[in-house]
Amino acid sequence: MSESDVIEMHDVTVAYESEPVLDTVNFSLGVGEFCYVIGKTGAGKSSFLKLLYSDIKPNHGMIRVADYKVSSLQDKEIPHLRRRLGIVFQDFQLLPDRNVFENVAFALRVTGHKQKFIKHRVLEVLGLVGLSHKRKAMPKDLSGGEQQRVVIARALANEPRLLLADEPTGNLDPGASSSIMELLQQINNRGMAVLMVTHDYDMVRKYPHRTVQIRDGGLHEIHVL
Ligand SMILES: Nc1ncnc2c1ncn2[C@@H]1O[C@H](COP(=O)(O)OP(=O)(O)OP(=O)(O)O)[C@@H](O)[C@H]1O
Repeated sequence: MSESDVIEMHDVTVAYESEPVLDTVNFSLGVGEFCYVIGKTGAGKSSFLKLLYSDIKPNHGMIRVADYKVSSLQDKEIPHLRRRLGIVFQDFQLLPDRNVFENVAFALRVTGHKQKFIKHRVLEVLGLVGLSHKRKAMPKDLSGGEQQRVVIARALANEPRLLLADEPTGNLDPGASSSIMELLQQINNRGMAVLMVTHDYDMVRKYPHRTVQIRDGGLHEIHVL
């Protein structure tokens, strides 16, 4: 592990009740690296991500994400950590009463940017995800794939070094899934690290990257054939 890693986990254990979900786990993710997290239902994939954005705390061990020592983070620092991450979940969580532009702008307003910068940056990230022409549309008038693109645009707005994605293609048909995966490759090629939980082995084969499997409380590097 080195300072250039964007994630560093050392001897991390998480137990909700008696049996640990993650038991003395070590992991690191390099700057700009792409890594899949796979595992059976209930294996602990979401718990693994939750540790990283400080939704849960480890029972033991050290976790660092970017410049934040997450394992000992004070509650008041959690919003600062989350603004440094891009977080993309399966259910899209767009604000239903705001249009596409405002959904993305919202992420920048809370960080106190000026209006001129916000307009420029929102149009830039909407261009990146191919949705400039939908900037005035309401979420309900978009397809699932388009909604997921807006979520990704919003996650990118603050230029995070790390994108955490929990089954970003889970609700999408194969065509829409592929276009989201293409977008994630493109974002990764620009230097952003991506940690992506997925059940979609076809996508892992089509877009091969480092893959870790959570199994029996441990993290195992595997090759999906
Ligand atoms: N808040 C909680 N309290 C108690 N047990 C929990 C809690 N959250 C998760 N668990 C348990 O921890 C285990 C791991 O859950 P987790 O959601 O991390 O798995 P997962 O691999 O993401 O599963 P899935 O693929 O079904 O989403 C499961 O047995 C789950 O029931």
